[in-house]
Amino acid sequence: MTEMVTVKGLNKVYESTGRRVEAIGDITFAVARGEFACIVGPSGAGKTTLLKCLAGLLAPTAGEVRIDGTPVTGPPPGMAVVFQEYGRSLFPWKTVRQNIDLPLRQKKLPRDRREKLVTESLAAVGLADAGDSYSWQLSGGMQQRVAIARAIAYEPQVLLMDEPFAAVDAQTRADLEDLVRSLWRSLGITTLFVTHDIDEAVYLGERVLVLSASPTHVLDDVRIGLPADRDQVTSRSTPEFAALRARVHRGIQDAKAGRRGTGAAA
Ligand SMILES: Nc1ncnc2c1ncn2[C@@H]1O[C@H](COP(=O)(O)OP(=O)(O)OP(=O)(O)O)[C@@H](O)[C@H]1O
Repeated sequence: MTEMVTVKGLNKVYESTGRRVEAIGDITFAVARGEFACIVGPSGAGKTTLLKCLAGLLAPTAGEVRIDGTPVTGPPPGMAVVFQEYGRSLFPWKTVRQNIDLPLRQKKLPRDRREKLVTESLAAVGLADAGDSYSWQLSGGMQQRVAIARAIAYEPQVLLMDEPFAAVDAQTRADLEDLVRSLWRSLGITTLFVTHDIDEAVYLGERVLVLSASPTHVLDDVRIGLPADRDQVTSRSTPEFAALRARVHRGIQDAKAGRRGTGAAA
């Protein structure tokens, strides 16, 4: 399989007056085209910093990031990002359809193509009837569905998600997890999903990268060999799931205790 996301020797130091924080020490990994990789690590491990470097919103201090072989120097054209704060990511004065349409206009797609993509993406996230609503008229879970619809309508090569379900209730979260996995299976978009939640990472990913505490490196790289057909109740109660959860959990404990691991990378 070809590499879609390549991170080599990535280092990021934040410097401000009198303060120097080495958020990312040395990260190297690659994600194949069409792969679903989850990223976990203790709080402050540099997960958001890593995603910002991938999204071209922050320049690395050293090392490089490539998307489909091209070095990232600014926001890559084929990338969509879904953040935790859905409320702030949608424009309240625009309807749901207009919010989803906006990046498609920036892509300069013809109008009929845009309309088709907006309609299809709304149907895919189960919001076919909500297109003319405003985001403030929707529940948190529905707003996050709109953010996901906007991302997939854009037809990205790479989808980055930064703790997208952290602020929704448990039932909605389970529904959104299943939605993201089924969209990934049908669309095959290369997906990087950052989460605090070990179970969520194991349930969603084909692979889980465990980051150390900052200055960050890759502590473990776990293949999730669960069947592609996953179900919230049965998949999570299998011995395989429990073993994977335990391995990732140990990784996070090691990270919190400051152990450096093997620096495993893909
Ligand atoms: N703009 C900034 N200036 C200075 N330091 C920063 C900045 N942004 C992040 N940091 C520091 O870099 C480190 C990594 O932060 P980052 O937000 O990337 O971690 P995270 O793993 O996403 O955290 P969390 O899980 O709590 O969201 C932290 O020590 C943080 O305080």
